Amino acid sequence: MTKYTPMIEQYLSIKAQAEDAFLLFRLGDFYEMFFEDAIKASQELEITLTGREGGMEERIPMCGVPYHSAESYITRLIEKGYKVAICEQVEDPAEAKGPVRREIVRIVTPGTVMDGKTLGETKNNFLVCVTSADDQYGLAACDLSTGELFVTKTEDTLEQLVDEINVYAPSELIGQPELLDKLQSSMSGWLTTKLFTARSGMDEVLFESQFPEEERQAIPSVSRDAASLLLSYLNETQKRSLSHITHIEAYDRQQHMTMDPFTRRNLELTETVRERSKKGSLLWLLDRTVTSMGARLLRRWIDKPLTSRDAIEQRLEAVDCLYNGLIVREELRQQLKEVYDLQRLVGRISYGSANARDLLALKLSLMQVPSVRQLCISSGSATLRTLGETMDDCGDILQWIGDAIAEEPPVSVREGGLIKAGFHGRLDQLREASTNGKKWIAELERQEREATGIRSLKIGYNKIFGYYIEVTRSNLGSLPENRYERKQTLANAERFVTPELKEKEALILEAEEKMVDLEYNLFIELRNKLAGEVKRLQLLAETIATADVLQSFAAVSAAYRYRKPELSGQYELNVEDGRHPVVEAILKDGSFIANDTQMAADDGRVLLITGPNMAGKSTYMRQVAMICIMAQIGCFVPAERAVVPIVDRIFTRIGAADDLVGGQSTFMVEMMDIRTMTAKATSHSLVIIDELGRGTSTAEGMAIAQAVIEYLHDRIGCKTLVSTHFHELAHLEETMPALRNHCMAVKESGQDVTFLRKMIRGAASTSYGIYCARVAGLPDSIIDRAYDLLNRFEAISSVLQSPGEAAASVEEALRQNETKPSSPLSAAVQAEFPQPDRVMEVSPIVQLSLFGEGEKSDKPGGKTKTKSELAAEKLVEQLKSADLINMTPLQAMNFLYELKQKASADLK
Ligand SMILES: Nc1ncnc2c1ncn2[C@@H]1O[C@H](COP(=O)(O)OP(=O)(O)OP(=O)(O)O)[C@@H](O)[C@H]1O
Repeated sequence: MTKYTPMIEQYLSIKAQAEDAFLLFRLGDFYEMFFEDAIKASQELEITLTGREGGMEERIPMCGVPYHSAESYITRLIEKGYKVAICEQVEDPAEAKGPVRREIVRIVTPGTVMDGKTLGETKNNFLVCVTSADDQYGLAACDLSTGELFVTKTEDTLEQLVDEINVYAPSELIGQPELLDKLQSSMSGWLTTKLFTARSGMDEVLFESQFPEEERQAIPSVSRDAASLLLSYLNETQKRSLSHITHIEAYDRQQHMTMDPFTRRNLELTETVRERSKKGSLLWLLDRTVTSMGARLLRRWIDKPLTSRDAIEQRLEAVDCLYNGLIVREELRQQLKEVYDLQRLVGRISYGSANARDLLALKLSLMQVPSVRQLCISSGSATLRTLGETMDDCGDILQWIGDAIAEEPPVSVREGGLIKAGFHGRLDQLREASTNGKKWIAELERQEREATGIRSLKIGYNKIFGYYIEVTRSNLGSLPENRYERKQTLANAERFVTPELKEKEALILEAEEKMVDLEYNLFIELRNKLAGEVKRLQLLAETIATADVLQSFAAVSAAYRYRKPELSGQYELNVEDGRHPVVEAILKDGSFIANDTQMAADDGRVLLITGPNMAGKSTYMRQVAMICIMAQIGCFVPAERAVVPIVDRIFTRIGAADDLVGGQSTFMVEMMDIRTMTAKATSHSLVIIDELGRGTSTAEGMAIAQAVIEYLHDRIGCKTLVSTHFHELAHLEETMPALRNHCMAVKESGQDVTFLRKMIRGAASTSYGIYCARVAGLPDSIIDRAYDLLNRFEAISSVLQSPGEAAASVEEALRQNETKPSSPLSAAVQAEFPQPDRVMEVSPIVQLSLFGEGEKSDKPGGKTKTKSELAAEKLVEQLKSADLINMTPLQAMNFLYELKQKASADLK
């Protein structure tokens, strides 16, 4: 029976330990992949697929990547959402009997990347683990590169869990198989998650040994499960120390404002909806951080606005001080600029991947701490003072590195040059031996030149022959006999050695080898010593990051003249001259028009906003949400004055760009969002609905819109901003005490409409949609036709309002059109329709005139009806039974057209 070769057997047994990963199998200078892995990798990486004899009849598919450039291939696979298991040779091939022993040394996954190039500097890379037990869900989120670990729990619905997962935008999600299945279907499409890994076995012992008892006991059991499962997974894949995960940061979800994934996207908090770019988002605007740690923390703060008034006030107090203290702020910025990414440096130190340059970066960073600390303490802000006082400047660590590490060490830790002179006696001796040896050689060169009279004689070195004396061919005749031993012949020269040169060479090389080994050992010793201090360094990193974000808030606030918000603790929201921070910043020229917002429990709790397209309704509504969020992350806000409540939750239902990912219809998604909204909103929530009820028939859309507004107004009492094109809903103000109509002011002149971007009380009467279509450059024929149709629809809808007043209102509508030539709408209508024609076209209820004067049917005695009378009756019958409410405007139009045709034909 044929069998695989021993090496392939070895491969297969190792592959069995990493079924779900590409196995990169080290063979000399290559990582090779075999079988299915090879076929798939050759496609994914666009590398050549070859084959290899493996003992069986058929060749085994194989492809490989060079060892030295493997990192970029691994990165590409990880970015595509794969796992990569790296299998190394773990014994010296020279000593191996049979195939060299090999082992998987690490499994790289999207959530466990440590390589700096793959990780975005200003973004955390979270691995999130979820578990469920007793109607609760546990969540643990870890950034392996920084060692941060957050845990929490959610109750009740899966939606809450999804909201919380979304805060971390994890690149990988692990969890119990059934739970993961459910999540995968409800999250697909919009999350950044590249990989879902089902796991259930957790290693309690590992968890217990990682964290102190009090820390473990302080968290609920379902969160503990999540953290424990996460740690087991990390241990299984990383196969090395996780000593930099020193602390579990447990929190209660109520400490933060809740936002569902759509709301985060719609408000463009960290990326824009369209391009998904940071530019144009709130994060982009607020980011004036100067350290990577600060940039990551800022993102987290934006993702998690606070709900504790005290905590917000603390941040605001510091921002206020830095806002007004330009000098302190600038100095702080300058000092912080010199601080490297402590968190990731610490990660690499614990991980055993930090080199001497990393330690140097740590040293340079620590050198800044005393002045940062001093600046914070003397800033005049209580928050900054506390921050400064808790800053451990880690002077001892600075000293250790300063004493040991050379000023310009190489990247590699295996080539010497890492350790300073004077740090270690034995190392100094070896260095001296090496330096003296080299001096001796230089002296020898001088003596030999003198003795032989050959000025071009030189002593050189190469790895194969060691030190040699080189003499050019033309000078060979000047060499004394028998003193030199010939070693190598070149085209133009001969190389020689002498016994004393060989002797010295042995001494020099031995010293150098020992030196490199000793330097490496000393470096590792120092790195391990530093690894024991990671907790201190992590705490320091956190305080530095906090100071950085606070200065960033102050810098942006000062640049855009934001104001400190007042957190009233009351229901009211009162903003004077509020602006949308990002739209304002993008407009640059100061042309943004500020608007007020007043929402009180009994006055303006619901704002119903009507107004033309493009008038700025969405911007206005988003602006209110932005101001609340900015206040709750502790930043100043774009307004002259803002008194804001603490909002527990923001819901938005805006736009249609994101709807289609899940294969849902736009309307269905809207309804599902509204369902969540009605189920979860409290009186402390802020609800924003843009164009409520669009996407279905007019009548139904309007009915749903009204019902939703009533529900939010009467039952929930949350602050609600609704924009709508259903101007008819304006009447709600009469029956809902806390609802107020607002609209965006517009100035008409001639054919043109100017959007004033000013919010005013009252309801708008038109949407100027066709005007916008004209501005957008649609052909004139379409625009004219649209005005034509609009005129007919409006006439019909006025009939729908009250059939009794129909004719009068149609007449009235037309008369108004005549008397308002300045309106673009009326101008177009007039141009297109001469008066009599229009009357005939747009009067659907023409029953009054359907009957010819001499043909009235009210004749007594049941006289036989004329043909006209019968036709008229039939028409009236048709009109009466028409279900106008359920017709779309177009159906109504067609119906009217048919009636007219019949009337013209039968009622001559
Ligand atoms: N207050 C403002 N000051 C200056 N420009 C503004 C203001 N508000 C909005 N704009 C500008 O007007 C554009 C349209 O605003 P927005 O999208 O909010 O209108 P809208 O009324 O919601 O329109 P639609 O009903 O078509 O969605 C924005 O892109 C912005 O550039």
